[in-house]
Amino acid sequence: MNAPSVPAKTIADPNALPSYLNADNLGPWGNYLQQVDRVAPYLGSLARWIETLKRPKRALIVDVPIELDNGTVAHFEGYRVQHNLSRGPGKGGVRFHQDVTLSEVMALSAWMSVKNAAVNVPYGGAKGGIRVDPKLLSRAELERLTRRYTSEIGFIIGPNKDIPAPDVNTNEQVMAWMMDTYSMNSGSTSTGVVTGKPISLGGSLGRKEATGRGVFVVGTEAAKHLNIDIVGARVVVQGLGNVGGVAAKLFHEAGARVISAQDHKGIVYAPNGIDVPALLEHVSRHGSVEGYPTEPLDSDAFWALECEFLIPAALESQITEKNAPFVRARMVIEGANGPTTPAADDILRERNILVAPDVIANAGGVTVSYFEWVQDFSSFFWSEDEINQRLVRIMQEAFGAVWQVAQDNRVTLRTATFIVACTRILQAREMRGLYP
Ligand SMILES: NC(=O)C1=CN([C@@H]2O[C@H](COP(=O)(O)OP(=O)(O)OC[C@H]3O[C@@H](n4cnc5c(N)ncnc54)[C@H](O)[C@@H]3O)[C@@H](O)[C@H]2O)C=CC1
Ligand SMILES: O=C(O)CCC(=O)C(=O)O
Repeated sequence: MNAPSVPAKTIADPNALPSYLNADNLGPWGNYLQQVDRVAPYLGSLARWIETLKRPKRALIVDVPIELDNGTVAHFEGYRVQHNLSRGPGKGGVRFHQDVTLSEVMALSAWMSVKNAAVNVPYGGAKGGIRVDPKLLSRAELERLTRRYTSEIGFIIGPNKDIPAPDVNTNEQVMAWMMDTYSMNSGSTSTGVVTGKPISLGGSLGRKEATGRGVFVVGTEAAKHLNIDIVGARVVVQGLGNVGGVAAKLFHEAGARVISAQDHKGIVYAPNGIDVPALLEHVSRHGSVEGYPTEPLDSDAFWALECEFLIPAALESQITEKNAPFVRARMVIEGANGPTTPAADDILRERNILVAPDVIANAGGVTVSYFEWVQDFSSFFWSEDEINQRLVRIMQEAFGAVWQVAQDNRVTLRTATFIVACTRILQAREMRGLYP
């Protein structure tokens, strides 16, 4: 007997999004989808490819079991998502955090695709993470976790496939363990498999400071357009880690006044300016700003401080429709990925507060990661001056181009950056074609 024919639409609606990609998901992935929708009218004939941007190419979930120091076995959930590989191998960091989820890593990988295209480094976008609070692990447990995770994702990463790097709660040591594990599994030393490594293992001078330096460069470029003098300008920073700590230090050295800083444990406030080197020294000793002398300030008041530069450099969705109406900054420079929701973007725009978006403002890190990868391939290493000069040039040119697109189209800097980046990604997609 012949099987009854089933209309194709009931088998698979070609336009239906998989459930985990739905914009109704209000987390970072939902925010990213809204940002893509805003760019669609500016893509011309390339808009027919836009679905490419709305789903990751590949998402891997791995179980990462390790033996804890007390002899029990613990299982952690790990991810590596490659959002788009049209312009080159995947590139993006690895985050260790107790709140990491698949949809968060999907969003972070998508923002990497956009960021890499915005500064025109030859990469697609990827990101990884483990759902773990690393502060609860011993160093030996952290090493076992990193090595097992690297082995589990080993078949989709590689110097020409996908190159991880540091992100929240990961650092040079974690990158060294990843490089070593991948190298042992593949049979030869492979320095180009990760960036953000220690200098002694093929890391690049300037990489540790690069993201914060890029935030500073974008801030100073934006300030020129708004006629703001850096000397004496007030800066408010959320997050004093790799990104926020360096950005605060560079603004302080340039003569700005960092008047408040918030991290996961507390808030420091000094209306005349914080002694930033002393604060960073305190943070490196005690793990947070907690205990540093301060005038009192609560979180609502922190976001409402009058300042020239507000720099969110911690986690996603920090500026929302709840606090955006109270922000009194001249501009927001996004050090973190995804710190401002689309609803907050609209409020800030209405209130004439400039937002330099993550996908350009924090691109300094991946730019120097690119330099590191190139140096590893050629085994020829550049001076820190050369690296910083090239970084500043790329950031200034990319920001200048985005500024012009924003003026020409009367759109926000975020939509302008998406126009530049998505055009590059979809042109590559179209030129490559669909079939093997
Ligand atoms: N490390 C890098 O090269 C790059 C990082 N980013 C982004 O920058 C942001 C920060 O990353 P890193 O500085 O590398 O991380 P990190 O781990 O070095 O520092 C994170 C900082 O955020 C603070 N923080 C964490 N949870 C918080 C909370 N609930 N409230 C207030 N502060 C909190 C921590 O106390 C710490 O000061 C992330 O969004 C990351 O994706 C973006 C581009 C490159
Ligand atoms: O340096 C890199 O490869 C990626 C850094 C990163 O994760 C980011 O820009 O969000």
